[in-house]
Amino acid sequence: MATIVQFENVGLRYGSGTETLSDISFSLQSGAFYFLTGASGAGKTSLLRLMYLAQRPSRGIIRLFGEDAVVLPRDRLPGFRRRIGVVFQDFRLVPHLSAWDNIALPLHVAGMPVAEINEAVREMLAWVGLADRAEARPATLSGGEQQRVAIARAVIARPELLVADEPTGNVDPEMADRLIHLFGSLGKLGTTVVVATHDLHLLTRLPQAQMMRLDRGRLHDPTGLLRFPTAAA
Ligand SMILES: Nc1ncnc2c1ncn2[C@@H]1O[C@H](COP(=O)(O)OP(=O)(O)OP(=O)(O)O)[C@@H](O)[C@H]1O
Repeated sequence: MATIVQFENVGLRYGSGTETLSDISFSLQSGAFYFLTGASGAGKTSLLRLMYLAQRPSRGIIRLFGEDAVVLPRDRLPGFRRRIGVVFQDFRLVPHLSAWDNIALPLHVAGMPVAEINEAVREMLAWVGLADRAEARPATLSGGEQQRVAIARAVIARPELLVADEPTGNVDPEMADRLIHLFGSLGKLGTTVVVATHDLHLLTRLPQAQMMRLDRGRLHDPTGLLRFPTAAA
């Protein structure tokens, strides 16, 4: 199994305060599913932002898809980001585009033929239970509906890495189950999935999931499964 994400002794400090994340080391394998848990303020969003290259670490090494992501030249960032699907905590849908067009966006960027895009978007809208809301603009959708559009947009291009920040925070338990199984099924396509959540019930829904827990900026890995072999090992 290939290593998709590798952190080695990563630290993150905002401004001149104490470190928000300290000594973070782990590796994530292709096609595997990880839950990231921890109390509010523990650093989950910060860790995800490092993973999808929205934030540079203050120290340490981050490798993505086998390459050093910290020293990546700026012109290579868009290419890397296209390989990563992100479900943002605040959705970040394009306000003037319909649900359909928001979901289609990554496929247009990838240059997929329109007929294939239409088929994929139709299927994805049905998957997230929004077939009858295709033409709606984000402002006319409920929080839970916007969240489902954001999820559909993040997964439609079958990214190699999917990073989701509280992706079920606005939906009812039945939809949360459905969405988490959609995420779980992405592993079969080779996608590595990382889902940050407060929802302890969700953690019981996917037996194959591995747990990462942040406690005040430090990563706990009681099973040892997230440890990567060191040069000496
Ligand atoms: N851009 C920023 N500048 C300064 N401090 C920040 C910034 N972003 C986050 N922080 C601080 O870093 C700490 C961790 O925040 P983060 O959002 O990563 O936690 P979290 O575990 O995702 O919390 P929640 O579950 O509430 O979303 C908090 O103390 C927060 O105030």
